[in-house]
Amino acid sequence: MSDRETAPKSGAPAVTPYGGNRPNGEPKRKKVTVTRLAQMRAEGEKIAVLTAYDATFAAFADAAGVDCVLVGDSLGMVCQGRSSTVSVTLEEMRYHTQCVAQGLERHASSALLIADLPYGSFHQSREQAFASAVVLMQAGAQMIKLEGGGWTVEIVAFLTERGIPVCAHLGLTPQTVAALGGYKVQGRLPEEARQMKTDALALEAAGASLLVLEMVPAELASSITQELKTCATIGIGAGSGTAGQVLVMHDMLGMNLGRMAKFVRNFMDGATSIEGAFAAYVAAVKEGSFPDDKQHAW
Ligand SMILES: Nc1nc(=O)c2c([nH]1)NC[C@@H]1CN(c3ccc(C(=O)N[C@@H](CCC(=O)O)C(=O)O)cc3)CN21
Ligand SMILES: CC(C)C(=O)C(=O)O
Ligand SMILES: [Mg+2]
Repeated sequence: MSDRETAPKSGAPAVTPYGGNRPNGEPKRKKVTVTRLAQMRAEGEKIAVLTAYDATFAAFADAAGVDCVLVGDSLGMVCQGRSSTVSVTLEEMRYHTQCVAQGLERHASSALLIADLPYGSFHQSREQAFASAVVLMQAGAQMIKLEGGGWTVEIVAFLTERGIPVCAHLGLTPQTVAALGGYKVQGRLPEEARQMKTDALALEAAGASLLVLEMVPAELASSITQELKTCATIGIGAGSGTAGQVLVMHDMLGMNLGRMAKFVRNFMDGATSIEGAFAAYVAAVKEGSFPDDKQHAW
């Protein structure tokens, strides 16, 4: 049995983040790297990603077996109480990235740390994007995520050529919610779907290691996943055919200040602790039972 499969079931004794000791003498998991993510994609092992914004939640997510922790600019909504992510600054992202990196460092972690480039921090030029990415890398990020289609391809190439692993993000891109007219499903029309596929292939060719697909019809997300050769897709509201899944941590713990999106499952249902809920999420992603039809109506 792999160490992944020994992750505590919901309600199992608490993991012990700080100190790095694993319960029941479990071996420490290997670090998740870009190479490991590529291997998981090739072998069909699902990639489980959760957001975190502080040290303690990041360490507990890691201890529960999450492959990547994402410091999302969703922190503007869940931490700052705003109605969009547009106001989040690079300095705020740097601060939370540092908090999460510190939590992972204290807890002999294995999860790969991804951080979002916020709105306005990469839009002016490749040089601006690189300088912003360096701020987050120096705060402890191991991969940088940025939203956008074809126009970001040259930025992705510029960053990856300089040694910064990149996660791209297509479909619903929350930073452009004003232009999209709301948090809506993307890629429904045939020409939108074609464009998304073209963008995905160009982003992979530019060196993107991961690609978040948000609020995309399941069939389109599956088809993009299969057409990509090296880049692993991470879905949110994109069905079960992607190489991995991501959720905002607060959502999967049943906490949301607004209306919960349809693609969320509350993993506190049936769990007796937060670490139990994280472990249940990891198990459900790995075995392919999350998401199911309840979470996906498009
Ligand atoms: N707490 C939280 N969870 C998220 O998943 C999340 C954030 N914040 N902030 C940044 C973006 C914004 N996201 C959102 C926000 C709202 C919907 C939403 O209301 N979805 C509706 C569908 C609406 C439609 O199809 O017209 C739903 O019922 O799922 C979806 C994604 C995803 N991201
Ligand atoms: C929802 C994920 C993909 C994200 O970008 C965020 O949390 O900011
Ligand atoms: Mg984001």
